[in-house]
Amino acid sequence: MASPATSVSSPSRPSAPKPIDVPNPRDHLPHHHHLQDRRDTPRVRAREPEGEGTLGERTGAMGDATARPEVKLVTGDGGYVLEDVPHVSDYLPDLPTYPNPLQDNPAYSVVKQYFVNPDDTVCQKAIVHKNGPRGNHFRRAGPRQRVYFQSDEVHACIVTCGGLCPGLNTVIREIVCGLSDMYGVTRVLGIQGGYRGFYACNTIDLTPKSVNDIHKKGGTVLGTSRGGHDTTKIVDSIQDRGINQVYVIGGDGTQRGAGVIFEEVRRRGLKVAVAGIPKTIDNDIPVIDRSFGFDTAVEEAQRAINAAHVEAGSADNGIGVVKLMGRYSGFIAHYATLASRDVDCCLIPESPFYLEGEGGLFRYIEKRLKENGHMVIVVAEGAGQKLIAETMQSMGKDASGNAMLLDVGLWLSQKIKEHFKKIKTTINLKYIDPTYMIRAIPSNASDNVYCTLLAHSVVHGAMAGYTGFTVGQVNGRHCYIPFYRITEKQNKVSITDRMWARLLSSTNQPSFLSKKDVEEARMEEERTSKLFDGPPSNPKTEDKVASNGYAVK
Ligand SMILES: Nc1ncnc2c1ncn2[C@@H]1O[C@H](COP(=O)(O)OP(=O)(O)O)[C@@H](O)[C@H]1O
Ligand SMILES: O=P(O)(O)OC[C@H]1O[C@](O)(COP(=O)(O)O)[C@@H](O)[C@@H]1O
Ligand SMILES: [Mg+2]
Repeated sequence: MASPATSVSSPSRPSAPKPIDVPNPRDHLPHHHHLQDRRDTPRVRAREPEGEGTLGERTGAMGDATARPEVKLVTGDGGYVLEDVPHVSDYLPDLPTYPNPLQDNPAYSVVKQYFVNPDDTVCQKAIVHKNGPRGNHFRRAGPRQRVYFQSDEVHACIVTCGGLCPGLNTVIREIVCGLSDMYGVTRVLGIQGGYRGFYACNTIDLTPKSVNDIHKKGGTVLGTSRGGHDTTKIVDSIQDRGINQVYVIGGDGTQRGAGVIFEEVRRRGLKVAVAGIPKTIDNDIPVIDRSFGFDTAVEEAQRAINAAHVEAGSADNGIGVVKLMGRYSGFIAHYATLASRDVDCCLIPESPFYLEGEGGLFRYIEKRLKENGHMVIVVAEGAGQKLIAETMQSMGKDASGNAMLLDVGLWLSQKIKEHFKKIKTTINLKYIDPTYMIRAIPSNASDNVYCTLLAHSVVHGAMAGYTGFTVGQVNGRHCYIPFYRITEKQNKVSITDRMWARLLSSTNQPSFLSKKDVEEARMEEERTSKLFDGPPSNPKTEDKVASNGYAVK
C-alpha cells in the first residue's frame, strides 16, 4: 500500500482539474504512413451540444468526474467516421514512448506483420451499399510498435463485477499471462469482491503460476459483487497502490462504473489506463458480435431442454417448462431453442405474450398436445413480467439497481395447470429451472479461445496507452470501443428480423403480436438502431436512464 502514486504531473490527490485538449489521434500514433497520408486529411472533432460554447470552454468542464464523456470523432471521405477512444496522451501530452518488447519475443518473431497498422479501423456496419455512407468505425485492437508503459513500470489490477459468467477465470488468466509473456509485466493485483474490493477487501497477487489452472473452474477466483461503486474511494485506492492499468471485467453496469473511474482518473491527471472487457451471459451488450460465455451457456441449456423433452415425451400430455436466464434480453432462450429443435414455444422479454383466447398460449398448448401428445416450453426469466405484475407484487431492486424479477417459470407452470384443470384435461407438467447451472460452469473450448483473444487485445490496448475503452469483437475483428458506446443501450432480440422469424418457423408457435404490435416494434427498432449503428448520439445532450436506474452517461 501507499507506494508513490503513478500520477504523472501532480501526485497530490485529488489534483486540480486539468485542461484537456481534444487531440488528433495521429499524435500518439507511431507511424507516419497513416490517416494523414490519405488524400483526404481527416477532421477530428469532438461532439458537443450546439450553443454550448467553444472547444476550449468545454474542456474546462471535463475536469469534473461527473462530466459527460466526450465523443472523439475522426471523419473521412464517403461518410467514414472513426469513433475513437481516449488515450493517456490526450491529457498528459509529453509522455515518453518505448519500443514494444514483443518485437524481441521469439514466439512472435515469425509473425509477418505483427504490429497493427495504426490506421486500421473496424467498420461497425458490415453491409453497405454502393452509394451509402461507409459509416461508423472503431480503432482496431492489437499490438502497437511503440508502447506507453515500460514493463517494470506496469502495476496492473483486475476486478470482476456483476453476475457470474463462464470464462471469467479464462479472461483473468489470459490478462495475467498476456501481460507477462508478451510484455514482461510481473506486477498484477487481483481486486477481490468486485468494485467494493478496491476499498473494502484484500487483494491478491496474480502470477502466471497462480492462475495456471483457473480456466478450468467456473465462477471467478476474484469473487464478484453488485453495488458498492464508490468512485472516490476506488480511485483513491488506485492512486495509493500505485496502480497504472485497471482491467475491469463486467457487464453494462460494470462498464458504466469503469467509465466513471476513467473520468475521475483523467480529472486527477493520472497515467492510468482504464480498460474494460465486457461480460454478460445475457449477451445484452450492444455493438459487439457476442459476449464471452454466451456460447457455453447456450450449450449447457441444451441439457435442461433435453431433460424437459425426455420427461414430457414419457408422460401423457407431458409439458416440460424450462426457465433460462435473460433479464431484459432473451438471447439465451432464443439460441438455445434454435439449437435444440425440441422446443415448441419460446417466450422472451422482447415479445409480449398472452394466455387466454384465440392466438394465446393456452390454445397453442392444447393444439400441440392434441397433435403431438407432449410439448416443451422455454421461457426467459424476464418474459411476461408485465403480465405477472398484474397479479403479484414487484420484488424491488438489487444492490446494483437491477430489477429483481418475479419467477415467470413458477407462475407460468401454475397458470397452465389451472387452465387444464378448468377444462378438465389431465396434464403432466415438469418445471426445470437450471438458472445458475448455465452460468456457474467453466467456459467451453470456443469461449476459451475467445476469452484469450479478448484478454490479449485489451492488454495491447492498455500498453499502447489507450484508456476509457472496452475491447470487443465487431464483425469478427477486435477493436477498442468507447465506454459510453456499449452502455448507452442494451442489446435486444429483434423480433422483426430474420433470426426471430427462423425461431417462429421452427417452433411453429404463435407470434402473439398484432399488426399494430409489429409496427410499433419496427419503429422502436428503427429508432434504436439509428442510435446504435449510425453516427454516435450525443451523450452530452441525451441523458438517459439505464434499466438499473443509474443515469446513462
Ligand atoms: N451507472 C453506474 N455508475 C457506476 N457504477 C455502476 C453503475 N451501474 C452499475 N454500477 C456498478 O457496476 C457493478 C456491476 O453492476 P451490475 O449491474 O450488478 O452487473 P453487470 O456489470 O454485470 O451489469 C456494481 O458494482 C454496480 O454498483
Ligand atoms: O442472482 P444474480 O446474481 O443477481 O444474477 C441474476 C441475473 O444475472 C444475469 O445472469 C446477468 O446479469 P448481469 O449481466 O447484470 O450480471 C441475469 O440473467 C440474471 O437475472
Ligand atoms: Mg447488467
